[in-house]
Amino acid sequence: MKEKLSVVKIGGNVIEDEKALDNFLSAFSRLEGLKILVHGGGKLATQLATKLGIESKMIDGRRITDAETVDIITMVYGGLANKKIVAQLQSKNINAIGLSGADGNSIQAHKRPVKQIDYGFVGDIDGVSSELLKNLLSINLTPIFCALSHDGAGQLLNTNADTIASEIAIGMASVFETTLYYCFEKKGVLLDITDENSVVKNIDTSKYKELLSKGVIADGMLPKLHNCFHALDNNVEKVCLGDVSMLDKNTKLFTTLKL
Ligand SMILES: Nc1ncnc2c1ncn2[C@@H]1O[C@H](COP(=O)(O)OP(=O)(O)O)[C@@H](O)[C@H]1O
Ligand SMILES: CC(=O)N[C@@H](CCC(=O)OP(=O)(O)O)C(=O)O
Repeated sequence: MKEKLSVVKIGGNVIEDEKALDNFLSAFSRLEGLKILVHGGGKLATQLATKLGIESKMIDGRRITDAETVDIITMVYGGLANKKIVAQLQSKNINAIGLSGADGNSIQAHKRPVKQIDYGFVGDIDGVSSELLKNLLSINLTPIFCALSHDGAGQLLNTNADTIASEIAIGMASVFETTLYYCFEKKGVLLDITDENSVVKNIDTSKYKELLSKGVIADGMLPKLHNCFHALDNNVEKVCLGDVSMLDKNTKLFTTLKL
């Protein structure tokens, strides 16, 4: 039987809020078994860019990443956000190790080809080094990934953190029984965005199609659920979406996705 692994992605609104981040990291540290954390920090990057007088451009939730912007996101994702999380986890007795996709060649990617839109230095993932991650986990290190991949030719690439999480989960699924958790500020996929308790508890492929056609899934939830089903289609056992209480397993109010 395969050993269990949890891959947890932490949402942008949680990272931004010091108290919420601390709560989340405490819950993450209590999570039993092998685990990997993935974080973004898109809003923090936008804030720093604004302070530096650089405009942030997003299309369909993806950042147009020119040469100036790739430097900013490297500082924010790979530096500030990643190292703060690693240090806070150390204080909670988790031996965390911060990684970008360039570290240990852990996430290989290529620059997204220009079609209608030139996204700039944005990476589409080709592979994840599951062997390296397995080795780190085996010596009791907990990998903490930021939203950076690389092209193998010296260029760092901006890659959406939801996608990094699903690709890591897919890469690890051959070795571990893998569950992917998307932890954000809502209790799960909501039927009515204004009603916190209207959580859709179970979503399979046909329910997903129904929710899409009814327009229930919108904004950031669209790419997120696309990533969820991509992971399920590629051997990830289970995907769960919810707030921090989902990690502590002291609530039944969260969304579980299965094929
Ligand atoms: N049906 C829905 N249920 C829950 N959230 C939804 C729904 N439709 C749209 N959303 C929006 O999607 C957002 C989550 O996407 P996003 O901000 O990209 O995630 P993250 O915080 O993980 O980066 C929520 O904050 C919410 O405003
Ligand atoms: C290509 C692309 O758009 N990358 C994202 C990466 C950060 C991210 O995903 O952050 P959240 O999870 O906090 O939204 C961006 O730069 O905003």
